[in-house]
Amino acid sequence: MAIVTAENLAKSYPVALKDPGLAGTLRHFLARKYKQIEAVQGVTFQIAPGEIVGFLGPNGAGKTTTLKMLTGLIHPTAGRVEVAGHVPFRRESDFLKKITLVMGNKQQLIWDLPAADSFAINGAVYEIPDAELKKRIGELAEMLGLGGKLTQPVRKLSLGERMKAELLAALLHRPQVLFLDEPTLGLDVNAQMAVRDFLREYNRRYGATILLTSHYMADITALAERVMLIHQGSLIYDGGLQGLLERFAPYREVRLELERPVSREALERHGEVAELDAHQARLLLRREVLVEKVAQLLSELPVADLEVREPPVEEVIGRVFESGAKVETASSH
Ligand SMILES: Nc1ncnc2c1ncn2[C@@H]1O[C@H](COP(=O)(O)OP(=O)(O)OP(=O)(O)O)[C@@H](O)[C@H]1O
Repeated sequence: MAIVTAENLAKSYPVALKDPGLAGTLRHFLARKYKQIEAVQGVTFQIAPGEIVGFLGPNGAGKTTTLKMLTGLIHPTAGRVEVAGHVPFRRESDFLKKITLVMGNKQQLIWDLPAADSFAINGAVYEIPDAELKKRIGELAEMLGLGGKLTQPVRKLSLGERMKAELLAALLHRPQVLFLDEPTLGLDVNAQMAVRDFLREYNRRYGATILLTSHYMADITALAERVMLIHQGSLIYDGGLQGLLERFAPYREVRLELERPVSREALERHGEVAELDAHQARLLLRREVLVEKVAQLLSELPVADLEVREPPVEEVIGRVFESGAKVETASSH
């Protein structure tokens, strides 16, 4: 049974069109003209309880719009959406108790008050008994390594501490489904790792379902086994990270250490040269010829060492989005 279902979910925004100049402005007031921006164009997916899914796409692809429809902040133009047994747009209180939305670029904590005061407000909003609230704050603060920071005004916290406190506030009502939009935005590498570890542990401990977007590929590879790629409002891939590599990167990267320099032409006979200097080279070889080509490289070139790797996933995804290729909707999940 899915906990999140989206079926042909679509959203278009009307955007006002205005001719340039004063006359255009006047005309615009008299007879407004609009065009529709198709931000999300018929997206279909399901997420099972307890899954962690990475939601990836370039700027403007439709990620935030999708998350807003899943959390009921905006009404879909078409399609069906159901989350934890509710129609999100109705924003029923039972629904709001089951979900949370964290946006890395928005904050809910009150700037001049200690985070603990904001937690008390959340406790009242979600009707959490005092003793239970205290217990949950203690538990989450420990998981996040936030002890001692909660009585200082939020404005005195570092960015990483603030994000952790935001997460704590967003999870006090113990939601089953977490929608996280760039939860590590702007954080340094250590803070990113701490947030990641926390989310993994939270998922494990409470069986929570997590859908997250991030520009940091490391967040996705560390947390999500499944990724959904959205491009220009359409899902172009939904499946495992491994499957993504197989589908979009039908090649392997071969790193060579060379006993002496070889010419680029000598290497190009075997595959695409990604990098070459006096004692090292990086070649891209199609998977189906890999074994045969590696044997040739070893026999024909002064190879001191050779290593075969999968291409880095961020490079593969970067290529997919750059090429803008229309890929058939995947259903490998
Ligand atoms: N309120 C709005 N009115 C008009 N157009 C909008 C509105 N919100 C988003 N859009 C447009 O819809 C498209 C999708 O935007 P969305 O914010 O969902 O993308 P995104 O994938 O979250 O991008 P980013 O990674 O930059 O946050 C964009 O073309 C954007 O300009």
